[in-house]
Amino acid sequence: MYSKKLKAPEHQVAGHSAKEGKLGPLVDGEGRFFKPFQRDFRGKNEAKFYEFFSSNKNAPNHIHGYFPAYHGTQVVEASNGSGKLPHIVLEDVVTGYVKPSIMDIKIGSRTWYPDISEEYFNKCLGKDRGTTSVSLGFRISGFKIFDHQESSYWMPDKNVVHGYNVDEARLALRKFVSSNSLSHSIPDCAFASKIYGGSNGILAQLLELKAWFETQTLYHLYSSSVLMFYENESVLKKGGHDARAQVKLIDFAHFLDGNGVIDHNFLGGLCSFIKLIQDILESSDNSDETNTFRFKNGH
Ligand SMILES: Nc1ncnc2c1ncn2[C@@H]1O[C@H](COP(=O)(O)OP(=O)(O)OP(=O)(O)O)[C@@H](O)[C@H]1O
Ligand SMILES: O=P(O)(O)O[C@@H]1[C@@H](O)[C@H](OP(=O)(O)O)[C@@H](OP(=O)(O)O)[C@@H](O)[C@H]1OP(=O)(O)O
Repeated sequence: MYSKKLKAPEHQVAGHSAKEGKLGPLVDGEGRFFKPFQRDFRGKNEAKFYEFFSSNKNAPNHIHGYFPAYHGTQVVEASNGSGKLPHIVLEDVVTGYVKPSIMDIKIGSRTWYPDISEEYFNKCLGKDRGTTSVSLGFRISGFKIFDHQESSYWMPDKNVVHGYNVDEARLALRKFVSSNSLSHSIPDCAFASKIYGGSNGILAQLLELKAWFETQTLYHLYSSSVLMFYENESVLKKGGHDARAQVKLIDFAHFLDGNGVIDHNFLGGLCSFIKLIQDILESSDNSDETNTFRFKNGH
């Protein structure tokens, strides 16, 4: 039985939040993340995914690194005062990040899947159509971006983020790697090459995941998210190499057995997300070249 005092995660950006006195995840402050079993089949299903995947020898080691480490399940006091509940115990993937910028991106043009209730189908279809899921193949579920000019966080309400259109989603991805004030209409993408680019950057990690999703037929991940984050404390330092930009996959309450077929819904959404990141990198590389050219030629 776990007795350490648990608290609401400081850096949670989407999903059910314990901060509002509701049922939500908790952390122990020492690297463990406690996700309460969600209602119906969801909690058991997510625990089953972690049980299967954590012992799956077919997935390469570097792919295992993109998933939070799984530490089993434990019964602990729920955040909403309803008593003790089973929780999935995971690695708290943002442990050690002091001032992270974090974004949760729900991957897939659709979150509904075969054999669900009419009610849940309509709920998912409504959200998919009402957000960028259908048009972009993914939707931003939530984020917090550190504003270096204001020395504060920009964390819009989830309903505002859910209302983003394609252009607003693109703008948020550009602001995620910008150093100028987030209220500025033209983000400078000054950190794009450090965070999105480079051999260990976000894009390189997404491409590794893409290569695996092009062949893996074990799981179909519905409503799962890419969680990307980096450390602002060090991003301004020369090189910014210890910004520790990371990609993790989370939220497997709605996973299905792959039945020998690739997960084309997730793969398609992931490819679309990758394309937007590549576009930002290319445009920021071009502007870097332009600025260098102007500097060298006294423009
Ligand atoms: N292992 C983890 N370590 C640190 N933070 C995490 C971890 N898993 C999730 N989070 C944080 O919690 C948020 C919600 O996670 P998750 O999507 O699993 O919860 P949820 O309530 O099922 O969400 P949804 O309502 O979208 O299904 C994420 O956006 C992220 O900020
Ligand atoms: O509360 P439920 O029934 O588990 O469904 C949640 C819920 O719809 C939640 O929306 P909100 O109540 O936090 O506004 C959804 O979050 P997003 O809209 O950010 O995706 C969850 O995805 C729902 O969970 P599920 O998809 O498992 O039904």
